[in-house]
Amino acid sequence: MVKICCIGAGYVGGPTMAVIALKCPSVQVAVVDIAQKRIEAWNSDKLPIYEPGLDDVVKQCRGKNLFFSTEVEKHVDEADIVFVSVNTPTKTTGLGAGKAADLTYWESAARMIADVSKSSKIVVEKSTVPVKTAEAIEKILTHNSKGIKFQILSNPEFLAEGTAIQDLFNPDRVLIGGRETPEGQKAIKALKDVYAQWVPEDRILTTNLWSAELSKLAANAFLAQRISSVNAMSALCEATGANVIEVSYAVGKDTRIGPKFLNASVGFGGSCFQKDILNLVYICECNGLPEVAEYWKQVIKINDYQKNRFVNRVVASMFNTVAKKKIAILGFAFKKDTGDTRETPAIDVCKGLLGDKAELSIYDPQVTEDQIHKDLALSKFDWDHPLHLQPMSASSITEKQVTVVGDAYEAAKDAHGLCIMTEWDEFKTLDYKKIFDNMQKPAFIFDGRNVVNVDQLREIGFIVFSIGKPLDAWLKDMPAVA
Ligand SMILES: NC(=O)C1=CN([C@@H]2O[C@H](COP(=O)(O)OP(=O)(O)OC[C@H]3O[C@@H](n4cnc5c(N)ncnc54)[C@H](O)[C@@H]3O)[C@@H](O)[C@H]2O)C=CC1
Ligand SMILES: O=C(O)[C@H]1O[C@H](OP(=O)(O)OP(=O)(O)OC[C@H]2O[C@@H](n3ccc(=O)[nH]c3=O)[C@H](O)[C@@H]2O)[C@H](O)[C@@H](O)[C@@H]1O
Repeated sequence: MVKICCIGAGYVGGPTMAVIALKCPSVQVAVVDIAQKRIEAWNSDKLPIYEPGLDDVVKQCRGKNLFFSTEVEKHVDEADIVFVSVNTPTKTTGLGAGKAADLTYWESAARMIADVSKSSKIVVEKSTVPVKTAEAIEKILTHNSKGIKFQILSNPEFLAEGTAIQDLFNPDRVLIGGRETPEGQKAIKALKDVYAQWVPEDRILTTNLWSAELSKLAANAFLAQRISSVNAMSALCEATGANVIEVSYAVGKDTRIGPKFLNASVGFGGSCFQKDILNLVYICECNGLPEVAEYWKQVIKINDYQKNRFVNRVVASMFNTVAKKKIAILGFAFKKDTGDTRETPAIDVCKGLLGDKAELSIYDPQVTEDQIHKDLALSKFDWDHPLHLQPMSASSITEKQVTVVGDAYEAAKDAHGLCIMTEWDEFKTLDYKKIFDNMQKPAFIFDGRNVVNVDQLREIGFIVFSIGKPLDAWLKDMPAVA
């Protein structure tokens, strides 16, 4: 029986290994982590992450060929294939601070593998890492290995949160990079055999190590670039009276461009786009390619611009001040169908409004009160470390100015304005007449996700701002400078 161990029971390690266990009953899978609470949650009825379809997959395999454990060293030693899916945050201090990937957790996992292994293993990079990381990992493993042979593979993950199970069941492609030696090719085949149990052969791509590592960064950069492109257009739409929904539909009809990933928004969030592009920028700079670095940096700059622009719209529309005004925030997760708040644009928007002394009432169907307070208190990039290394409690400032409530109507009661930060389906079907009746007047809605029907809301009496749509006369009179 092939034994797999995955180091890192997070958003990638947990779902990916659960699906491997489900699709490969003859493979034994152990997912290990240093965060005891996370492992306890994986072994309980309330999994540590919300992901549609995940509960069902875990229930089918847990205790049979899928195990969650804190016995990291034991399971690593027993495994034939070790996936490493640990955090790869952006460095906050030292060389490359604010851009380069911090490989502390990766390096400590590699050193541990070398220390505890008593038999040869395939070590798989599942985390997103800078191109050439495999070379560094190889050095760590071979220098400490006491003669044991390790083959390094790069097998980046392309799942998106909210659709992780679907993406894993039916991936566009699985990418495996390895050394071009006979041993490297043998290792590639061993991993390919695992995926081939449910993924059609023509979707399993094999490349050299560096192509696989770079393809992951490139894919995320291309995806984020599309969003920044459409978001840049959204600003021009507002200035000219064009409608970004119509523009992106027309543009996406060109089969060379395609219709997906062209939704204008308050900005992209999530744990990876920003981190991976910053990392790409740093790699370009280190390779003497400042023009290429500058090109990709612009994707991040437009994203920051879009979030600032949104805050400025809110403040400018409400007579240039939101001090002591109640603002309802609907949605805090970085996208719908996840409870994940890492780099959610809601954090920047809330911080911007808090900076202008607003009082916020926040509702999200999947994010806990504690998480929201923590997110608003954390410094940039601090969130991307194992849970036990993150600051424990929220600052008192956010607790005074922020309340977290249990539904959208409560959030909006007596509010001056309402901001939609996440495209949760339930926000499309709220009783906006009831909300309007209970709000201060004039009542404002700022839709950061283009989910509401602008005409209907204007008929009710709201002043509405919706990203990239023709502006209300009110907003034209109150211009916002980003
Ligand atoms: N979240 C996503 O949708 C995707 C993430 N990725 C990449 O996958 C990697 C992991 O991301 P997530 O799963 O989101 O992170 P996560 O933070 O949810 O999970 C990482 C886990 O690794 C554990 N860990 C850290 N160091 C450890 C060590 N030495 N030994 C044992 N456990 C250790 C942490 O406690 C944590 O539970 C990152 O490189 C990310 O860029 C790639 C594709 C999608
Ligand atoms: O490396 C990763 O972590 C993953 O990053 C993204 O997945 P994810 O961040 O989970 O979610 P996306 O669906 O890509 O959304 C990212 C952000 O972009 C926003 N977005 C997305 C699409 C769009 O048209 N407009 C838009 O604003 C979303 O609301 C969200 O805030 C990629 O889609 C995955 O392929 C990749 O594996």
